[in-house]
Formats: sequence, structure tokens, C-alpha cells
Amino acid sequence: MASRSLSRLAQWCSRVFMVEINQKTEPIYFSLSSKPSAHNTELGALFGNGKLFSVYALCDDRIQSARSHAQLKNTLAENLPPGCELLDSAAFLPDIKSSLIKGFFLQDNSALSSAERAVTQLQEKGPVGLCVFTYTREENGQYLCSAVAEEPAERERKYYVIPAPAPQRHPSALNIRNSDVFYQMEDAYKVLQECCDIIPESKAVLELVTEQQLQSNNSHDKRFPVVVIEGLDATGKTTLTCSLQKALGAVLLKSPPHCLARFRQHFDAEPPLIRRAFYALGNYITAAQIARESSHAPVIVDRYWHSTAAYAIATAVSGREENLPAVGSEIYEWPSDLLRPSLVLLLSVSPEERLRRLTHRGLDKTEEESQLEINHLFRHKVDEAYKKIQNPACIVVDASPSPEHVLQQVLYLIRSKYNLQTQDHQ
Ligand SMILES: Nc1ncnc2c1ncn2[C@@H]1O[C@H](COP(=O)(O)OP(=O)(O)O)[C@@H](O)[C@H]1O
Ligand SMILES: Nc1ccn([C@@H]2O[C@H](COP(=O)(O)OP(=O)(O)O)[C@@H](O)[C@H]2O)c(=O)n1
Repeated sequence: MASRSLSRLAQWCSRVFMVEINQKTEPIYFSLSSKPSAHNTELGALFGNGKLFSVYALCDDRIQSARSHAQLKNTLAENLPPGCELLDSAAFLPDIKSSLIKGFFLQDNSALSSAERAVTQLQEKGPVGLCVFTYTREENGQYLCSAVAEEPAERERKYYVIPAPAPQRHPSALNIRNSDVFYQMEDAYKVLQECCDIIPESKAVLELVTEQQLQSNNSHDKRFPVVVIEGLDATGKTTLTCSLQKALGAVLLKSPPHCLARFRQHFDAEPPLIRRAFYALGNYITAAQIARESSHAPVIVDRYWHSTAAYAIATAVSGREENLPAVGSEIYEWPSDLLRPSLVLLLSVSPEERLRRLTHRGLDKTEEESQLEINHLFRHKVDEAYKKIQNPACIVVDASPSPEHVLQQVLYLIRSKYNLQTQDHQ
């Protein structure tokens, strides 16, 4: 992305802007033009009468851009006074992959126009690569956009804000490939390589990946099945995988693998590009372990690529679950170089039962999992994304009955596909 050219407002005129007022309603789309539009009443809901800004942090380096966006979000969220609304915004080229630039839209209805001060402070000591635009309303009801820039010529250039049609496909899926989900090890590997200077842990993770790859030829012996258990937190994966391990005399593995546990908290705090690359690489380490272990025993895996992709897609695609790309989209494709399991089972329980189990367990939840608890929309999207992944697709298992019943159901499924003996104590 050539950010230098994007520092000038004229370069944004080919883009469509999307602002999301909330997760439940359709976003508002607009673009910039040198001519006013006859109808701009639909923009009223967004623009109102207060002061308005849109803010983007971008630079040539994708790691720096991702971190600047996160820094921008935190700084804005911390410094905005009451009366200011921070909305997610993005600018994109319709149907052009990787063209989405994420940013924020600021509505300032505070008495003292405090957002303006916050924005000025941001420009003085905020993240690198900041682009700030502001909007004004003319007497005839038209809205104008200009850049908050140092050069007077740039400041004085104004464009009309005109409504744009909603694109056929929701724009947030445009950047998923290689930003949120990785389809080859090399692509995730490169992200962490680019981080080595600023995140020293990346080097250690890459060394582990290389070490594991060297120890494995990555193709598993077809004699023993590899069964992946997937599902939202507290659907019973740990309980079931432990029982399956005993019942089948299987090897139990997980993704991310144990060797990455000490790095996880660190990468969970990084922006999606870096965080998702970390989890993607975790799958390749697990794949190498699967390849080795499945030559002598059945293998049960607690979370694998379905989890990595489903959570990443559900987070990247904003708004309602209908915004998820349809089945068959390339974003649900299994990575070309990642070992495929024999069977993927998705544990499913009602939201009420899952909440009961979460509360009963009383353990710490990751921030994302806490969000699931309050955010039904997101949970639905993760569930839907799980089900849209193909080759291999997951088989949904009703995990609401007792642990023993769920185990028997799953053993039946596995045995009906593979002629496996259960251990004597079962
Ligand atoms: N089939 C089941 N019926 C009732 N409670 C269950 C069942 N399976 C698991 N649990 C309980 O629900 C909680 C979450 O289960 P766990 O296996 O840790 O889920 P996960 O690994 O998917 O997060 C635990 O307290 C566990 O004892
Ligand atoms: N294979 C995996 C496993 C987890 N994850 C991420 O890790 C989070 C879930 O991990 P967790 O530790 O809460 O899950 P449980 O193992 O506790 O069910 C999800 O939010 C995913 O973003 C992933 O991306 N890929």
C-alpha cells in the first residue's frame, strides 16, 4: 500500500468510505466528489450537526501500520471526552482485494468541541502515518470534506461528500487473505520475520517452527486417524478430548501447541496481523507433531485450523453474520500446505448451556472469549464461519448431553468411519 500518495485527499476520491454506526444496522457508505449530489439525505444520520473527523493511521510498513492502527484506537478511546462517539470506519476500492484501510470516524457533539483538541494532540504525538479529514456542512445541506494538513493548499482543497451504493459483498472480507488468515506457512512466517526487531519473541517462535518442520515430513500415515475437536470455549473440548484419548489409546495434541504457551499472552495483545500469524504457525507445529504421532497411534487434536480461521474471520468481518462471505469463498479454503485431519467434529451447545458451563468453571477467559459471552452476534459469526470451512468440513455434534453420552456419540462417529478398537477399561 503506497501510503505516501494517500496522504493527499485527492488520492482518496476513488475510494468508498464505510462507517459502522453499530453492529446491528447496515453501515453508511459515501465517497468524495468534486460535484455535489442531488440526494444526500441518508448521510444526515451520520453527519448530524456536530464536528466530524475521520482518522487513519497507515504507513508503508504493514507491521507498523497494524500497530499504529491499534495505538490510534487505544489513544482515541482513552482521550475522548463524553459527547464524542468513536465509530469504526474503513475506506476501500469496491471488489479490489487488499484495498481496505481501517480507521475511525469521530462524531463530536461535546459542548467544547473537545475531539478537535484530541485530534490535534494525536497529530502532534500520535502514531506515525496519521491522515485526518474533517467535514463541514454548507447552508444548502451539502457536506464537504477536507484534510487536516499542514500545507495550506492541501487544507483548502475540499470535496463533496456523496452517498455511495452499498457494495454487493461486505468490504471487510477484502483484506482477510494474508492479513487475518494465512493459506501457506510461508506467508505467516514472513509476518513474524518482519516483527523480529520489534517483537523479540517472534524469533523464538520461528526457530520452533523450523525445528519442528525439520523433524517431520508432514504427511501422516493413513493407518491411524487424526480427529480434530472444535468448538467455542466451554463447549466441552477438554473434557471430550481427554476421554477420547483414554478410550482410543490415542495421542492428544493441541493447537497452539504446548511449546508456544509461554508466548501466547504476548501475541494475544498484538494487532490481528501479528496475532493471527502466530496462531497460524502454531498449526504448522501441531501438524508436524501429528505427522509423527499418527504413524503409531490415533491422534486427537484440541482445536486446529478451523479455530484459527473461524475466530479470525468472525473478528475481521464486522457487523451481522450475513456479512460473512458465502460458502465456497476462497477465504474458507484449507491451507494448501497444512496437514489435513481425517475428521473434524464441532461441539455445539445452546448459548444458555455454554454460559452455565463457563460460569461453573469460573476460570479466566481470554478477552475474546469474554466478548463472546456478551456478544451473541460475534458468537454466531464464529459458529457460522466454522460451518462454512470446507475440505475438510466439520461435522456438528450436539454436545449438550452428559459427558459420557457425548463421548459415546463421538466414538460411534469415529468408529463408523474407522475400524478402531476402544481400550479395555471403557
Ligand atoms: N457434556 C457435558 N455436560 C455438562 N458439563 C460439561 C460437559 N462437558 C464439559 N462440561 C463442563 O463444562 C466446563 C467446560 O468444559 P471444557 O471441557 O473445559 O470445555 P472447553 O475445553 O471446550 O473450553 C467444565 O466445567 C466441564 O466440566
Ligand atoms: N488453533 C487455534 C486455537 C486458538 N486460537 C485463538 O485462541 C482463542 C481461543 O483459545 P482459548 O484458549 O480461549 O480456547 P480454549 O482452548 O480455552 O477453548 C480464539 O480466540 C482464537 O482466536 C486460534 O486462533 N487457533
